[in-house]
Amino acid sequence: MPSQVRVKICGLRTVADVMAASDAGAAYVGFNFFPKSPRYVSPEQARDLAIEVPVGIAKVGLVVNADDALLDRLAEIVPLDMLQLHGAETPERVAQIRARYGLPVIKVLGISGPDDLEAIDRYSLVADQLLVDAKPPKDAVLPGGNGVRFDWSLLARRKYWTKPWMLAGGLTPENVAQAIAQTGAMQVDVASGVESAPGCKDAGLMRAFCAAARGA
Ligand SMILES: O=C(O)c1ccccc1NCC(=O)[C@H](O)[C@H](O)COP(=O)(O)O
Repeated sequence: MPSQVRVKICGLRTVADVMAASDAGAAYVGFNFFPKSPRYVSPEQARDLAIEVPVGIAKVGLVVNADDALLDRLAEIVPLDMLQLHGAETPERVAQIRARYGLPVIKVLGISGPDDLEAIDRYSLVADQLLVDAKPPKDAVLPGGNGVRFDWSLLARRKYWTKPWMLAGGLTPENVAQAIAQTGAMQVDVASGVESAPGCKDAGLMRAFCAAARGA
């Protein structure tokens, strides 16, 4: 297990975002391929951003219920290190994507109550990592990136995870240390909590977030 908390910053759209995330100490950067997102980048834009990412930082492609056509296109032109599945992908689909593209897969699980925790065991069998996020509000357009947190005490009693996992959902520079202390997370993921406006990353907030997470 890493001695320091690792940070994933999701939804980078510019080279300046990539540089700022890297300078802040992010371990992962995420490119969002969900067209309705304010953080969306095309495969061509992501390719141009990906080549600017320093060696050692993992480049994650975020997709929502993607078909093979999109995934084939990403595999063809974007040098990604991991795929993040942020939709209703079944365990079978996760296994299929993992096998077809030969990339480690992060499966996102939405949590709003104790009943949602069962999925952690089911998806641990097929995914390389899990990302435990808040469920989107009922009327939300986006399945993630809503700045909503869930009840962290739901995870507090879970001591044994068979796969690496990340905590996400409404994390900010102000609350990330408390979230880590309460859940024991060694990896955290953030999108809207380090933005000055939807889709606009803020270098100072990224720095503050990474510093707070590492100091936790
Ligand atoms: O960020 C988006 O716009 C988005 C759109 C569609 C699916 C997922 C999306 N974001 C996923 C993330 O990885 C976020 O970091 C995670 O949901 C937490 O978001 P936030 O609460 O804004 O930090």
